[in-house]
Amino acid sequence: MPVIRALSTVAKQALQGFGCECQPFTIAVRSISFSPRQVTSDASFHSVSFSETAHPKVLITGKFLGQTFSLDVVSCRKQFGNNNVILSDIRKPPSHVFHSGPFIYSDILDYKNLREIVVNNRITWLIHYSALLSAVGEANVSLARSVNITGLHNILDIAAEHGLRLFVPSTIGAFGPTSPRNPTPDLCVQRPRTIYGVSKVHAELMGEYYHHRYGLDFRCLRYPGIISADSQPGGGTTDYAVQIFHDAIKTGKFECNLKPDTRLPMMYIDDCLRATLEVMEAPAESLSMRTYNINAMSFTPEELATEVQKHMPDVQVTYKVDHVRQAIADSWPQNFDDSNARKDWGWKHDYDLPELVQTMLNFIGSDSRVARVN
Ligand SMILES: NC(=O)c1ccc[n+]([C@@H]2O[C@H](COP(=O)([O-])OP(=O)(O)OC[C@H]3O[C@@H](n4cnc5c(N)ncnc54)[C@H](O)[C@@H]3O)[C@@H](O)[C@H]2O)c1
Ligand SMILES: C[C@@H](O)[C@H](N)C(=O)O
Repeated sequence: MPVIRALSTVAKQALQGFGCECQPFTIAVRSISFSPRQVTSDASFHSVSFSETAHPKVLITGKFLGQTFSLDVVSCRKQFGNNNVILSDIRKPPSHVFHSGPFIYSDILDYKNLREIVVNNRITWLIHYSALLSAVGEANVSLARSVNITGLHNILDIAAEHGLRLFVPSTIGAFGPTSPRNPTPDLCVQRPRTIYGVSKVHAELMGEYYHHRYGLDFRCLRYPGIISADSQPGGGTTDYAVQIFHDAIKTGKFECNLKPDTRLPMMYIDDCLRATLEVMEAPAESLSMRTYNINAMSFTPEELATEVQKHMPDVQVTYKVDHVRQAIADSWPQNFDDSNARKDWGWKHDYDLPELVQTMLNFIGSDSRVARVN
């Protein structure tokens, strides 16, 4: 008897044996052949995951913008229970993250360890943030390929094997110079010119393949450049839009590494993380796609500087172009078309450029005043 039919038979007998009335949350198992590493001696239990509990048990890989104590985590923990959201990374968490709830070391390249974490903690949702961003990826292509592609394969296999709901973020960087730029629709040519972009297109395609082939509940949003107040940028092309706030408050001067007229889609962190939670909670039948663009605003360094100077007129902004980042930015979308996300699951952003600048200056300004006092 083919393995998979055996597994589903065992599953049915097991459930009848327990007289379990509840509808188990099982993997939508199709006639498939699992790759060898997914079928282990106790495989019969893998196809019968625990019945849907009242709330998901969430594992988040890789801090997000240093914002792991962000809306995403705070609202997840409020909604699902503090101990039901586990953060993981290969780097030590800041103390406020460490003391806010469960944190565990996890290297996504260590398949066995990742699998143990998922099983030992009965994880049902996986939010996979670990990755190398665009500029840092170009500086270390082999590490980016390993983390962003091999690491992703581990995540996909474990999610499919254990019937997890999986979120993987993609990016404006998943498009390239031959993609329409203004606006960029969900479905169009994607030939990115960075290892980061290539790895994110791979993530989109592999996630959708696992969804159609193995029934994996894969969900993906293409994030614009994300701007958050309490973190240092992670080595991306849009980092300038975070750095300007820190430098304006700290020194009153900012040297921008992109040309003044470089237009890119951007989003405030709270909008981004709310979108992530909303798409994760959307009923599957509302999703006509599994990978969506989400948009909030698009601006140039010049427009951002002008908005900052409305609050801090003395801030001096100069330009010293980083040609690697400039070439990447020139190949990316200028505006995102996110009409499918707005139609399918009601996406809408809250922060435009004036609200973003006001919020960022208030947050960083109050932080630096606190720092000066201390
Ligand atoms: N920041 C943005 O503007 C933006 C935009 C679009 C998409 N995204 C996506 O969001 C995610 C997080 O981005 P970010 O800005 O927080 O990046 P970041 O570089 O700040 O964080 C990435 C995290 O991954 C971790 N990591 C690296 N190698 C790892 C490994 N082997 N195992 C486990 N963790 C590992 C790092 O320690 C780091 O904490 C990424 O997938 C990125 O593609 C970010
Ligand atoms: C845009 C996003 O993916 C990231 N901030 C980068 O620039 O690489």
